[in-house]
Amino acid sequence: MKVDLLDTLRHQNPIVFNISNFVTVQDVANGLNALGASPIMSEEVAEAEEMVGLSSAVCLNLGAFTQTQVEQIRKVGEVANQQHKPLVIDPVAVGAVAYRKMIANNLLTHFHPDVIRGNAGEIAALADVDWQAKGIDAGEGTGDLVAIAQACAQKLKCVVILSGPTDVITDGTRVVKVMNGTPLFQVHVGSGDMLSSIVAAFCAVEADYFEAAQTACLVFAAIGERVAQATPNLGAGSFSVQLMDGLQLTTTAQINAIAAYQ
Ligand SMILES: Nc1ncnc2c1ncn2[C@@H]1O[C@H](COP(=O)(O)OP(=O)(O)O)[C@@H](O)[C@H]1O
Ligand SMILES: Cc1ncsc1CCOP(=O)(O)O
Ligand SMILES: [Mg+2]
Repeated sequence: MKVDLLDTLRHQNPIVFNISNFVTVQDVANGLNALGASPIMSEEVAEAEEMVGLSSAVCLNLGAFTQTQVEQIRKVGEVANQQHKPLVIDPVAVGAVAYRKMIANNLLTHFHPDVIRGNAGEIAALADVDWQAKGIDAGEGTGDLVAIAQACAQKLKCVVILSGPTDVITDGTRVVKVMNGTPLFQVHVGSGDMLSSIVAAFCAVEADYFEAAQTACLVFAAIGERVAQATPNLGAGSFSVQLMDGLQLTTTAQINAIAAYQ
């Protein structure tokens, strides 16, 4: 695990271009900025080539799109592939809304993501595995999470992160699990979206996207865990504020001290 990539990220301050959703865009921008990357957002298809051109990685969040935005997402994904910029997809709620799954599957015929990051309900849907997703949340299922993540990675030929209490990161063959985290992530809408954009930031500084993805998961989950441990009875509001502080101030040594992965 290359935790030192966090220092590289902070030194390089890579520009990460995000198509976000209107719910969590502020969290995504501030989360990236606090960690040490440089966020930029856009809703205009006409500037797709310039936006991708000035960025070192792209994160496409499918959280709340209109048909016009789907056109922009498709264009940006295609340009990212053409310009060989790392591309991360967050398939929000594709396990709960059939229309979203149809749109996501269609988009995936137009461009190739380097990393897909979703919860169990979302990754199971993309892998065509039976699962009861609940809105934006993972929901319930009985399948083996490692097997589901591997099936998704093999089907879509990319790195897959299946996040949750334990994050599963796989390239279809190799598997790493990150056990750090805190249940407080679940009471803050936007935790997953922040993680996806942070994965893109690590892909900007590490060309091995399997390495970048697992480091991003460890850094984000460990920072959340440290924040939760620091204050007894921490609630959702204070957690989100302190998470921003943690993203800015936590050192690689502090992350290494509590890192739990295999
Ligand atoms: N119960 C939990 N315990 C510890 N960490 C969690 C828990 N649930 C989610 N996380 C962490 O929250 C972050 C967001 O993941 P997740 O909740 O799966 O995304 P989403 O918000 O898209 O559903 C990840 O870093 C994950 O490790
Ligand atoms: C509530 C909501 N509705 C559409 S997108 C969104 C945010 C999802 O954020 P996350 O997946 O990070 O919890
Ligand atoms: Mg999500």
